[in-house]
Amino acid sequence: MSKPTTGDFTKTAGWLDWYTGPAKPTFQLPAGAVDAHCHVFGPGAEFPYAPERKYTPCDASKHELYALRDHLGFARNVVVQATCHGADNRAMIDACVSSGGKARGVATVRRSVTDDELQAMHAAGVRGVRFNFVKRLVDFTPKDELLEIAERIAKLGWHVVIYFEAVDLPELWDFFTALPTTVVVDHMGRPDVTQPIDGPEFALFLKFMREHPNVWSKVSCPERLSATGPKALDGEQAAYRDVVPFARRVVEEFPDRVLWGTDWPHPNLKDHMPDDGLLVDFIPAIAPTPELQKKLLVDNPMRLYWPEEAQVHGQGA
Ligand SMILES: O=C(O)/C=C(\CC(=O)C(=O)O)C(=O)O
Repeated sequence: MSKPTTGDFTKTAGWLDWYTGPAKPTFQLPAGAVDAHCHVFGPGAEFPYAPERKYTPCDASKHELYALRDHLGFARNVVVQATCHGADNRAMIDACVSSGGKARGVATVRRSVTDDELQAMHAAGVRGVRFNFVKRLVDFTPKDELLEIAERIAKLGWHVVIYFEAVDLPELWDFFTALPTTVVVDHMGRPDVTQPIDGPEFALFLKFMREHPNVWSKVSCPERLSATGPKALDGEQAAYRDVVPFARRVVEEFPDRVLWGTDWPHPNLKDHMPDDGLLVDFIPAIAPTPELQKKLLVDNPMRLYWPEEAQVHGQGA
């Protein structure tokens, strides 16, 4: 892969660019596997970064994303709108449209979005909206605005993706449990993996999923959650061991409501940039059987993002 560029934008100080020579995974992904959480950044010269952004990344184009998809052995992608593009979804939509049906999208929209715009997004492949509560990434949006958006997109059969830090779950609980759609949590609600897996913080997250069958979780981002590593670099086959019990617990208890994604191009990592091939090799540690792997990587994302095809193959809800 070519070296990342930045166009006319100046990257945030200390920005780590995505890893250019990923290994071929040792773990062979099941046929039809979906990378259900990844982003495109720009390129800034074509799709400028939003004025309200909290970081400026290196460019990470659809071409580079789809080259990575093919290299790793994924069949499809779910492209999630990144906050550096604000509510300007053009780069994400362009990626979906040019994927030939192999990508779906998750957008960020404001209350001012029109029904025609939502319909156009649906036609392009968008199937959800993301509500972000991570304070370093976004300014506060009033909950009544978000609820209004959720009610509108529910009519299209879309879902809501939520991104928050574990400490904020108690405060957000009432809002999340009032959402009228399927709700997908990014990265298990970012648990502090230095705390015990049976401690109160993760117990609350498991309760959230247990009591609310409409809540799903991405068991992604060990590279973001890990405190002790080892890092997915230099051929490491046992990366991020401290995250494994958390993700495995979620996969084993809720096998029909979990998704996995690379999170390429890994925005805002401060410590290291993982080798995406080795990240794929992390999957069997959290989904140890072929049955769990197929649910996590094929059946669940297909049911959520390509239900028309999932039904054809007998996976309908
Ligand atoms: O890739 C992720 O999910 C995580 C992000 C960035 C992000 O979500 C965004 O910019 O929209 C993060 O924690 O910095």
